[in-house]
Amino acid sequence: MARCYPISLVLAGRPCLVVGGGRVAERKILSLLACEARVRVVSPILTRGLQAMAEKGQIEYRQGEYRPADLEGIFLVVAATNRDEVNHRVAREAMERNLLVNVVDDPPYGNFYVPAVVRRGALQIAISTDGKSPLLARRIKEELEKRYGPEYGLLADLLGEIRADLLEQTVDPVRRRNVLTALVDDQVLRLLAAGELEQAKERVINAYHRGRSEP
Ligand SMILES: C[C@@]1(CC(=O)O)c2cc3[nH]c(cc4nc(cc5[nH]c(cc(n2)[C@H]1CCC(=O)O)[C@@](C)(CC(=O)O)[C@@H]5CCC(=O)O)C(CC(=O)O)=C4CCC(=O)O)c(CCC(=O)O)c3CC(=O)O
Ligand SMILES: NC(=O)C1=CN([C@@H]2O[C@H](COP(=O)(O)OP(=O)(O)OC[C@H]3O[C@@H](n4cnc5c(N)ncnc54)[C@H](O)[C@@H]3O)[C@@H](O)[C@H]2O)C=CC1
Repeated sequence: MARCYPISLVLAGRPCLVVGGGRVAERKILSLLACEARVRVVSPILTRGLQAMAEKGQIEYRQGEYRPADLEGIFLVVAATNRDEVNHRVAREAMERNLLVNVVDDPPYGNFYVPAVVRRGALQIAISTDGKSPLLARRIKEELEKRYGPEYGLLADLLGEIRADLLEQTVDPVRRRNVLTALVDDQVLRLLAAGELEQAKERVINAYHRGRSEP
């Protein structure tokens, strides 16, 4: 595949189809549900986990083999069966309809890969090797998980609130930019790395008030 263009896709409420109901399908479905996608699954059988989700109405399930009509009204597709020829067909028919499609066992057939992700609230760090080594992506993710703890999610949320406030109140773009830059200085990051969340927050809030009240 050519060099990939990374994006953060909003899936809330969007119909997404997963073809196949095995272990890999289950992992992909969990990450789709975490983004509030509307998930439909088509497969002759489901893992126990997926069965439970279907019974609770968290996912829509059609028991059976894939057929092209399954793509109707769909925004994004994951071809996750254990049969190459089925996955290839799903990819081809999805691409004919200009859909987003991920193929779990033969990446170049689809048009997107799923990266490994470190999630910290609104902050997400995605690692992709353009399909070359999922295991390397996973290893790097594990390193980053140690380096960027849950406090970064809290910081991202706090900065989001402050920024929204600033965008509403400060018209001068240069001034706005200066305040935003002052919020995330080295000291704030050092405090966070040391687990001093409260002190880091205080520093951010002080920098904000100082920046806003300066002439
Ligand atoms: C191309 C891609 C397609 C896609 O988008 O699915 C793909 C393809 C394949 N994966 C395979 C195997 C494994 N995949 C993992 C794990 C993950 N795989 C993920 C993504 C991707 N995997 C996409 C590329 C991402 C990139 O650009 O780097 C992660 C990051 C995200 C996720 O899937 O949610 C998730 C990390 C989970 C986490 O966050 O920890 C592990 C390790 C493990 O399970 O621990 C193994 C076993 C070790 C190994 O083989 O390396 C095989 C061979 C299958 C076989 O042997 O039959 C293929 C097929 C092939 O490459 O041909
Ligand atoms: N992308 C990734 O991260 C990884 C990909 N893989 C690859 O993913 C594939 C799937 O792996 P698993 O989930 O472990 O396999 P699995 O054997 O557990 O599940 C396969 C599923 O596909 C369904 N299926 C078969 N034919 C179908 C059809 N015509 N229509 C609809 N559903 C159909 C089966 O009912 C079953 O639910 C394998 O080819 C494997 O090589 C494996 C590990 C990681």
